[in-house]
Amino acid sequence: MFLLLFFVTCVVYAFFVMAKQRKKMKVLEPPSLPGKLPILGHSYILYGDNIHTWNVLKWVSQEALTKGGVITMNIGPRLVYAITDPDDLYTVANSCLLKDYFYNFAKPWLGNGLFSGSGPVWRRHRKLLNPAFNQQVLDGFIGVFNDQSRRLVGQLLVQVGKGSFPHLKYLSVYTLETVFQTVFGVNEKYNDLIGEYLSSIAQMQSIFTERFQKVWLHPDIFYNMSQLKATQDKHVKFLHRFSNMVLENRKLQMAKRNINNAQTDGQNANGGKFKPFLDLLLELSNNEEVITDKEIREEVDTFMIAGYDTSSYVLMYTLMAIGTYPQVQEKIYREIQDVLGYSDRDVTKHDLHKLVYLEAVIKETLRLYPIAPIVSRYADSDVKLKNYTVPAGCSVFLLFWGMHHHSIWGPDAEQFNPERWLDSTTLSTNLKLFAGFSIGKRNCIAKTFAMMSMKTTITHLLRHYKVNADISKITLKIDVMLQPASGSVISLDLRRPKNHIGC
Ligand code: HEM
Repeated sequence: MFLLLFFVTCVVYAFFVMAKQRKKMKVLEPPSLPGKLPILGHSYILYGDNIHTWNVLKWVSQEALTKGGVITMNIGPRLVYAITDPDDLYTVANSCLLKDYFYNFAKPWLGNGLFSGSGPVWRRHRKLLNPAFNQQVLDGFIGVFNDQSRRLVGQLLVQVGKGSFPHLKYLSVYTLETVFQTVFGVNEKYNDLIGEYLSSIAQMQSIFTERFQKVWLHPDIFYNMSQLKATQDKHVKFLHRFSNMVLENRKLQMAKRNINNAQTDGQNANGGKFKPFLDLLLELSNNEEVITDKEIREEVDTFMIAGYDTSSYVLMYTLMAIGTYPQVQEKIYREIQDVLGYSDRDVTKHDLHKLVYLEAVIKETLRLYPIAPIVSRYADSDVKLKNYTVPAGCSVFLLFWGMHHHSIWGPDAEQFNPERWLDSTTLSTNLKLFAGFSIGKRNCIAKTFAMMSMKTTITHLLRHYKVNADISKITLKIDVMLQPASGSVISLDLRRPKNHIGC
């Protein structure tokens, strides 16, 4: 009975949506992805494990690349435009500001936070939050980045000379603590809950990916009856309890400081002051009442997930790339010596500007290993591309991995070549083709924050350690983000005597 009901609902829904979309399609249609079936379209290709999802994504990207940069596919009744053409991607990224319906899967947890929110709420929040990421605020975080990097160097000491080890677990804790301090102004107090917190975030990512793969779970009506939803509810409850606790504690601290007429700023280990991002939000809610407690909680949840996993994966891939190419590693080391000398002093904002080769290496890693190889938008009105028009009501897949392999990158597009970011003749084209932090108006709000923090960390690490790795051994999967399925290990040798390392 359930299956029959499901089947009838799908057929009727498919019929209506397809009829509506066909009516709107212009005469010139992009080529369709091969393998389309009646009713199901291409939904069946999504079914499989997370490694399969990654392979499908690469295949769809390659199809789009070889067929002129735009193809269509059908996920059940939905018509999806899948794009790798850089100009068309740019057009879509700036004209379609609504996230696609897949992002609704995250709403029970993240609500209308910046990542999953759309429309006027997103616009208002982005405007409110942009100042929290201006250069002056970010410069205040450098002390935290330095302290945290030193801690990481100290923690990794036990692995020196012991052969390969999975470095992600060190990087995850490091980035989580960094986000906790800079974004929420909190530190060790939650240590007993961190394990459960990280595990719940990982479970939530797996749940979203599984729902995406199983197209019959896309409609809420069926999903709400599933075991997966019950598991999701359990994790969402814990995650909300946790973020509410962070929020309430920070409010209490602010209130106490206000009573004592003290500064509300956070303090890093060297006594340097910085203003955690959450404080800015709480001040806005107190002074101007422009953001509600619920909205702040949604942004707290959003910044946790958007901030911590992303940076740890990018650091993980970058260290592996550095370890794979010894000449690249030596060039970064020489640059660090040129800018900071042999000393172990803190990295300053002026140093960060000068570490151009290191930045090129991070960008090149993100080009080949973009943690968001695809993002998805909803066209709420017709969008004119170079050769086609995306009709209103369609989904659009922005295939960033595909764009990063476009032939405009040149004959060495498949190679790891950080030098391409230093070549002034190709730099402006490269920047236009680079979507490591997404592109257009909904790009990453914290891209400068992330770059500053990662450059500081790698500088500290490479001053003390030589990294060895083989990135060709890594296998990948999609679990919301591009993640390693296996083979993500490095080994470390000391560059400097042990007693030069302070924890
Ligand atoms: C290396 C680290 C990072 C990378 C590669 C990265 C990448 C991205 C990408 C690709 C998007 C677009 C997602 C989409 O449209 O589906 C995005 C959005 C976003 N990122 Fe990042 N991110 C990083 C670090 C961070 C950090 C540290 C934070 C916060 C502290 C952050 C906060 C956000 C937010 C709030 C959005 C949503 C922006 C909007 O739609 O207005 N990200 N990021």
